[in-house]
Amino acid sequence: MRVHPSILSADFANLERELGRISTADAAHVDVMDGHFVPNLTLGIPIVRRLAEVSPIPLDVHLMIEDPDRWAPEYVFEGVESITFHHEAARDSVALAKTLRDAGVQAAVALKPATDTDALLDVIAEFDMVLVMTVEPGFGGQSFMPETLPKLGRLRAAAEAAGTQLRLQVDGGVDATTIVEAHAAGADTFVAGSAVYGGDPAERIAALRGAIA
Ligand SMILES: O=C(CO)[C@@H](O)[C@H](O)COP(=O)(O)O
Repeated sequence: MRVHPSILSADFANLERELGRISTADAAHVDVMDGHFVPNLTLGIPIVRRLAEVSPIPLDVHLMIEDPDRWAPEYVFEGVESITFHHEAARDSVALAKTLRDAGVQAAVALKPATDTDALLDVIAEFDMVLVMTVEPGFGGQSFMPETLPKLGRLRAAAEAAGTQLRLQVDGGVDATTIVEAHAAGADTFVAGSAVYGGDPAERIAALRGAIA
């Protein structure tokens, strides 16, 4: 299992220091929001480039943007481990995933709570990871939506049938309680913002790991 703290809940005036506080995590989750795909605006290409240079752990970049087919390849930097784009926003998710893989990063596709898995099941081998959003994307601190969890089983079954390795990530409202539900439903990669930065990050990361050990 992997824990990816979301720096959306960090101090944006001190991001290098905030990355240092989560150095025991597996990757740092970086939420890129464009004010169009979601009603919030965060950061973009030049800041992600610098974060990748200074981060002690790899970056997991989550693009909540329109036209990811155009913009996602611009986020490929050394230190960026994976790039996640939204299936709802992409013109061609399979083609974009291939472009990202060819560029040397893991390709991941995200599903909003109301988006079903149907379109992905037959092409699951084209992705390294699927992100099942457990809140409406846009803001930290929302409540976990357990009704999204059955998607994880369908995705896992499709990956097994295709004989491919697939990471299943959940994001939104993940804490030491809800992580147990998400893990039982099949998730292996957990994004947590307020649950990590709401206390001592190293202790909170250890508590999340301990909850499902
Ligand atoms: O992508 C998002 C929100 O759209 C997340 O990554 C949040 O940052 C998660 O925050 P918490 O729900 O864990 O506080």
